[in-house]
Amino acid sequence: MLAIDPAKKLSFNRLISNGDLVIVYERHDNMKAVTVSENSVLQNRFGVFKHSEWIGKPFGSKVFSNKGGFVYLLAPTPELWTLVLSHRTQILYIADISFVIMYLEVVPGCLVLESGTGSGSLTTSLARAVAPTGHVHTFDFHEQRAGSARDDFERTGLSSIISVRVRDIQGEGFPNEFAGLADAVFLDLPQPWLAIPSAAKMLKQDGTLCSFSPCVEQVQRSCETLQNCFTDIRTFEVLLRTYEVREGKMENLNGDNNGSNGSSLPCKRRQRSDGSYAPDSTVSSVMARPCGEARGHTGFLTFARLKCL
Ligand SMILES: C[S@@+](CC[C@H](N)C(=O)[O-])C[C@H]1O[C@@H](n2cnc3c(N)ncnc32)[C@H](O)[C@@H]1O
Repeated sequence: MLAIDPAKKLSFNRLISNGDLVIVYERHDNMKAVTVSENSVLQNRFGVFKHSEWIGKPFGSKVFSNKGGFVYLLAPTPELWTLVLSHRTQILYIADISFVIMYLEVVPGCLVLESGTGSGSLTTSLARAVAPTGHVHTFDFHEQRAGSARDDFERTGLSSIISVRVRDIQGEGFPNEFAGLADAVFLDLPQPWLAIPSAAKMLKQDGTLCSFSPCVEQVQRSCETLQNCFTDIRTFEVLLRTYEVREGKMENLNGDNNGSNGSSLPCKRRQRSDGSYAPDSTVSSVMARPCGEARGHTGFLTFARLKCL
């Protein structure tokens, strides 16, 4: 891969270069991460795409295959990366991630501690939130997972903002070098209550902690431990409902030709002899309806603020 200045690599207001990571977008549920390499091609059901034709184009470009098919080349933002990364563990998704960043008050310049790293889904968003002057130190006791996460952060251009270390945070706690320095701590561990006393030592006065747990029994145990050093303890479950937006045919009950009278209520309908109303025609309309396979429960997010002395 070409060496690119990390600050430049984080900006997507530039043209695609050889060695860049791009998200090849077919549709919202069909994307993949590809590293641009000038002698390579991408082959999919739309034909063959030459990477050499991508170089020099802005992120967001529509590019064509030998058969006239097309895909979009999007920038590898944390939002898209979360959708394409390889799952080595359970991961946090966009709804939980956005809530975490907001409630932990993570802003540019913050120092954030995280454990475990897992697949680095949350880490990527934490890094973008603290950039360009902050830092995320993330810890996982699984050496191989930590190594793969490090490789991913290199690919996404975030390695200068994220440090990955192998450490048993439940057993050893966070390293003492961070005592009193962290703005925020995030825990996604099976027994978070074991790491909470150490997290408290790491936080600055007024620092914030969040612990993600799939089961409410874990939440209760964590909350008991949090009460020793934390205040403002609150647990949330973020439930997301996704709507599918698509064009479809609808009966026009309005008596007009464009199917719209400026209100959602039909008017001027033609009545049949049996008293029912006849549709005048069908019209094309954009409809939004709840997706069948919406993701429900992911986990509970418990937030707390370090008690001031
Ligand atoms: C569910 S994953 C974290 C996923 C991550 N939040 C993400 O969004 O990709 C939990 C991680 O915690 C790590 N882990 C479990 N126990 C640990 C411990 N005692 N110390 C450090 N890491 C631990 C596991 O190896 C695993 O990678």
